[in-house]
Amino acid sequence: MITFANAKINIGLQVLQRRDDGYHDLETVFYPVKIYDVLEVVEAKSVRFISSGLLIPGDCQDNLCLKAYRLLKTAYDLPPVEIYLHKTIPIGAGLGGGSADAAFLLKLLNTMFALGMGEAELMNFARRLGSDCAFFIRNTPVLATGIGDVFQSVQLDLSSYHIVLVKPDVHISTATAYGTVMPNPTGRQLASALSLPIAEWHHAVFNDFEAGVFARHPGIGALKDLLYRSGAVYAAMSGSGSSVYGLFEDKPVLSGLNPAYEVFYIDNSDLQW
Ligand SMILES: C[C@@](CO)(OP(=O)(O)O)[C@H](O)COP(=O)(O)OP(=O)(O)OC[C@H]1O[C@@H](n2ccc(N)nc2=O)[C@H](O)[C@@H]1O
Ligand SMILES: Nc1ncnc2c1ncn2[C@@H]1O[C@H](COP(=O)(O)OP(=O)(O)O)[C@@H](O)[C@H]1O
Repeated sequence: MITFANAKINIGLQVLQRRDDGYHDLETVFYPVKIYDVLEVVEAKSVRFISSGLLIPGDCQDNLCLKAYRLLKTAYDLPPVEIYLHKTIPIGAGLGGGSADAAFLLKLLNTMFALGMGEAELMNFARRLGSDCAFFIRNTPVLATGIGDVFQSVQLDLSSYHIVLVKPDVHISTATAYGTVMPNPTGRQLASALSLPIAEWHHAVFNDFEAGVFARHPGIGALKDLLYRSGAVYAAMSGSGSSVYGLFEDKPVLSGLNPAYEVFYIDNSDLQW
């Protein structure tokens, strides 16, 4: 069975406070975008994980796909499987690719082996694999709170915008980004800021990771400026970085872009939920 795991972008991200367990409470909007990894699972004699496409750092035995399979196997009698992952979603880019793979694999195994899990149970497994993993179970735009795993639906439709996403040649570790961010417990009222016209988000919708990341990687801040100069109505870094997206009314021509950067012109207009 095959499934396609999509990425997300964050629209606004406020880090409110560091908790006793070391994690941070936050407020952000997760918005699905059409950049996909391909996942295939087939029954086999023994469990194997095989990946192609982008090289995934770390030991493949630690891949979130295998973690998702093993976690589910603690509760359900799953046969051995081979998991094939074709990796396209940029890694260490704030696009949630690893979490997306894990969540879509849980959904695939649920369907393939008729496990009968509902959304709530799938989300509970997903939460144990990554803070933003549960979002990909329902995969609809949400305002997320808690550690990124408590959701409220939002009426946000960006289908009329061209979303241009640029991935600099920088890998950012989420844990390192959280280690250097300055929490602000009062927040900045993300939900009400998002109700403003998008042309006003520039002054109202902020990603708290940007300051620290732009200080360490000035090229990423310069990239956001370039997107605005190219006509973006709104531009921001996604999550803990390093990718930066712009919302455009017309498809832009980006000039002066570092050739080492990867550009995605995303047609999100027909994304259904
Ligand atoms: C920052 C965000 C914003 O959407 O995404 P990315 O930019 O990485 O995609 C998420 O909070 C990333 O979620 P996720 O990638 O699932 O993080 P996890 O694997 O659970 O945690 C990685 C590390 O990040 C830190 N962490 C994560 C989430 C959170 N709310 N507080 C934290 O402090 C912890 O140090 C943890 O060890
Ligand atoms: N299926 C997977 N895809 C990508 N990264 C994975 C996967 N499984 C485990 N990882 C590990 O998770 C790290 C963060 O990956 P990713 O989800 O792309 O980052 P981000 O948190 O920026 O969205 C990678 O560096 C890699 O070591």
